[in-house]
Amino acid sequence: MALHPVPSPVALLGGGKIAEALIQGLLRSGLVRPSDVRVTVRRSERGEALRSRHGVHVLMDNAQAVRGAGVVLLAVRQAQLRDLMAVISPALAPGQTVVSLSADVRLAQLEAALPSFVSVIRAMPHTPVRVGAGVTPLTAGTRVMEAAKRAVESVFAATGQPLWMSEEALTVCTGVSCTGPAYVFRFVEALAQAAVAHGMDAAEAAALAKGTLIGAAKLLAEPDAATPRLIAEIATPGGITEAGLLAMEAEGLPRVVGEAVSVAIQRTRERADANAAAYSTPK
Ligand SMILES: NC(=O)C1=CN([C@@H]2O[C@H](COP(=O)(O)OP(=O)(O)OC[C@H]3O[C@@H](n4cnc5c(N)ncnc54)[C@H](O)[C@@H]3O)[C@@H](O)[C@H]2O)C=CC1
Ligand SMILES: O=C(O)[C@@H]1CCC=N1
Repeated sequence: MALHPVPSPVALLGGGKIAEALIQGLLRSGLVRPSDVRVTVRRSERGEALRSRHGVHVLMDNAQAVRGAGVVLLAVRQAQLRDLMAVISPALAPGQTVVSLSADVRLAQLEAALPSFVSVIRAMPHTPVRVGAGVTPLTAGTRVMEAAKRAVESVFAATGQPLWMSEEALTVCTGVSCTGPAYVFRFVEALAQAAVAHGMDAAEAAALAKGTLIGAAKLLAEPDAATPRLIAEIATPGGITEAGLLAMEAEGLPRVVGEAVSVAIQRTRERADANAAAYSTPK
């Protein structure tokens, strides 16, 4: 995808883990300078850490941070989101774009909580945005202007690949791509644990498992990579890889992965329902 200029400044409200990953990805892209980024924090030590690591503008006033922002990203947890939207609403101007990164507050609640003159979009990034390798699902609210879509696309193109989809599909992504890096890291740990169980030194096992994932990911990143071919290159018919793969199937790897994905999606839906009910009662 062609990279478009990212509207400046980018305001990230809530300087936590995903906000920092996005800051790193944006700066790494070269399309955004530290002076183009505003990030808000609750604790001054956290602000100092973000300022010294990335050189970005740190603020403690969310309303001030959104004034004149090219795009506003809401990066607080669900418990703080409603209050945050109430604080910034009077400071937002017509034509501004607000993107919620929350996994568990739906567009209907976001649009009801924000002024009708702003474009509201949901994004569901994951931590690979930090290295410009994120795949970020996006879903647009009911009153989103074309310019707002392009602006948000530019943010997530600078940190990887944006993908537009329905809100229901984005909910599925919470259990797949958003959580997925954690599942893959857990698999790497399990591979290392298995090596240790066979007598390997723990540090050696960790390096071996990590190197295996990185090497495999690089093969997967090659043009035209397809998993059946990549597997067939390793698994000689009747050989040792095939024996390992058969054991994985027999032990229910697809069932285990499927269960993790289903439970995560279910948790997202339950929390979104609870938030919808809470937002329907006045504060
Ligand atoms: N961590 C991840 O991989 C992903 C997280 N998300 C979503 O992003 C949001 C944030 O998640 P994390 O970064 O993981 O959580 P986090 O807890 O690391 O970050 C939230 C930050 O917001 C700050 N904060 C809270 N209220 C504030 C306020 N009024 N003003 C300024 N700062 C405030 C907190 O001090 C904290 O540093 C959540 O809604 C989560 O669902 C979405 C995709 C991936
Ligand atoms: O685990 C969580 O609840 C958050 C939302 C998606 C990723 N991290």
